[in-house]
Amino acid sequence: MPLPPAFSWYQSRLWGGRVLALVGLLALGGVLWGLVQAYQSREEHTRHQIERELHTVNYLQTQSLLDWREQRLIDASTLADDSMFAQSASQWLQVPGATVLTLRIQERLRIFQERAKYTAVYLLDAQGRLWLTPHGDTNGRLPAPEMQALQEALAQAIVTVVEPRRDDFFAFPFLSVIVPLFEGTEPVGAVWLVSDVRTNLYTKLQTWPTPRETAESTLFSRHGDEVRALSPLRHDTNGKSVFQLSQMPPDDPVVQAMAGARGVLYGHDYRGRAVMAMASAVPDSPWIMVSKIDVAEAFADTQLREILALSLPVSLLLLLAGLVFAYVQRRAWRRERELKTQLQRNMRWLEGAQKAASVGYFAFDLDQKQFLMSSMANEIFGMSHTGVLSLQEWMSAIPEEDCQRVLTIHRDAMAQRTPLRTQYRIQRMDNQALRWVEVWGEYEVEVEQDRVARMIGTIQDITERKQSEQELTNYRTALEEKVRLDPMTQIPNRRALDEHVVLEWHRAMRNHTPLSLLMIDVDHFKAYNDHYGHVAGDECLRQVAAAIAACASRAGELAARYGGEEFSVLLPDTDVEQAQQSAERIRAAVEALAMEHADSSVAGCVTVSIGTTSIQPVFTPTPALDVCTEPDTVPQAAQTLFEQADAALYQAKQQGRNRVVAYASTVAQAD
Ligand SMILES: Nc1nc2c(ncn2[C@@H]2O[C@H](COP(=O)(O)OP(=O)(O)OP(=O)(O)O)[C@@H](O)[C@H]2O)c(=O)[nH]1
Repeated sequence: MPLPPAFSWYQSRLWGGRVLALVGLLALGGVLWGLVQAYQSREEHTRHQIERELHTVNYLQTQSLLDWREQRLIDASTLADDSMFAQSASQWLQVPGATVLTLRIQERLRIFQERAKYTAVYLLDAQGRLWLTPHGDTNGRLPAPEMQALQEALAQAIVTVVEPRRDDFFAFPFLSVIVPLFEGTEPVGAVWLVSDVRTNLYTKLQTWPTPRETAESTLFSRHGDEVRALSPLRHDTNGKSVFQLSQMPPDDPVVQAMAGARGVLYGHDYRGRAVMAMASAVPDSPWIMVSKIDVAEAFADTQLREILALSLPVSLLLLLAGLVFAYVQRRAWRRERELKTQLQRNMRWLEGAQKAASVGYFAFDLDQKQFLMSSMANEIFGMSHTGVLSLQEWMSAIPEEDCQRVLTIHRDAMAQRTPLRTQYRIQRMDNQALRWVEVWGEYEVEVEQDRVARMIGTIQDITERKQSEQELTNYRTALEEKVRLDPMTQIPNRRALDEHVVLEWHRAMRNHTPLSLLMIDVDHFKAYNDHYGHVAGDECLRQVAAAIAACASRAGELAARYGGEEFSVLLPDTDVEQAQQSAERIRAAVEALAMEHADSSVAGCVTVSIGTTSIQPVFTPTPALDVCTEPDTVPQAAQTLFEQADAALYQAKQQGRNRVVAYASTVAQAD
């Protein structure tokens, strides 16, 4: 079956929307993939950059340290090569206390100390005993490591360095340079040059070429299981400088460096922070230079840059998504507005049509027991409040005498789930006026729970229609009465008589009762007309008719004008005797009118002759005899009544008029 055009259009739009959404998702995925790739590439690039920075810093720090050391050795070599000073020192050491020589040596030591910026300078003999400083005499002996260096220096005739260390000798960490003094080839003593490494060396290490919060370069050396930090740790507030290797985390870059690792190392430092570090050995020393920086700080800038870099495409994407969303929203909003306008217009039309037809609609909620009413339904009920009508309010609007009937109709329709079609009266709430309404309703069934949930329907004010119908009924009744009334005498006519005969014939047949008929004729009426004129003749007939009708006042009795000056009276449940009596009463009543009839051969007044008959109708299987399909057609059997009464009337005329004659057989069997 071909799809309706609207459905095809909807389907194509649906597919179009799906394809668009798929393309959008793919594009978004591509952009995200590109961003991730770019981010990873940038991160890798930054990593290499920081590694290069660490490498450079470590190299510069090491170089600076070497330069400083080299300078110390050069200075020391200058002193070692000063033979004059060596000679003076030799002489003085042989005879300590010679004042002139003392001053000269002290002056030389002082100049040397100031120029080379040593913390302390001592002249000592070949046995390691301290004798002189630039400022005066001294005593004491070289500490053990320096003593060993002195022996090496004197043995090998070279300047010897003792690496930075701590000792009770000084209150600060120091580096010692032992300068051997020779007179010729004879060792005479040495000069002990002491540098406070805090002011000379550490400052070089603490200087980081780029501004970094967490960066630090530290010199470490290993002694068995011990690792000593030769320079202070930047972030260690406890001043701790000696660590047990076995107690340090294995991924600490210092531990890795002590195990022989060199280059870029990753791990966690003594603070437990993730760091990236560069480890390298300081040439001609047991020192390991470790320069490190926190990973978080190292990549913070990168991340910031990346965020800034990402923010542009993300902002663009968000902007784009926002625009698309705004566009879709705008379309939806416009569509909604269109639909609203359409709906409002349709509602206006509906309201208008309902108003024109006086039709409102409602929904009755069985759970809430209330009606939701349209404005026209409100209007019909004359409600002051709008929208909701409770069950109680609805019931009180129905006249008490109608209420039970209306409720039963509703209940039956709901029980049988059949459409509701009913009419009932309501009393308007505003002016108490009685109005007729017609209600058409359908019961809505909730299939899952198999119960009636609500009734939806229309309500129409049909008061005017009802009034028209009533008027029509009244008119029809009046018309029908008129059709059965003789206009002149104002008593029933022949048609009414025939219908009545049919009814009473069947009733008598059912009840097994006799049925009698009187045929009445005014005597010498032609003569009356001729004598008094037709107008007087009419008036005479009217008075005779009234007199006859007055005598046939029992229930079921009917006096009718049979035609011309002839009248009939039908007497149900009346036997022949009773019929005779009734006929006599009528005859006497007419005579009692005492209307002058000058040309009558019977009496001086108007008289009537009456023929009576009485029949007991019985059922006969011959349909033609007593079955009447046409209500106004006298059954053939009933015709006998008229024939017999007519025959009796004829007899009455023959016998001299102004008399009652019964049909020869008093009880005739209809055959
Ligand atoms: N004024 C008047 N006369 C009528 C009316 N209908 C019938 N007639 C007259 O009634 C008369 C009936 O006359 P007949 O049938 O000859 O009978 P009769 O003169 O009454 O004689 P008997 O019946 O033998 O006594 C006629 O002259 C009719 O014109 C009517 O409505 N008004």
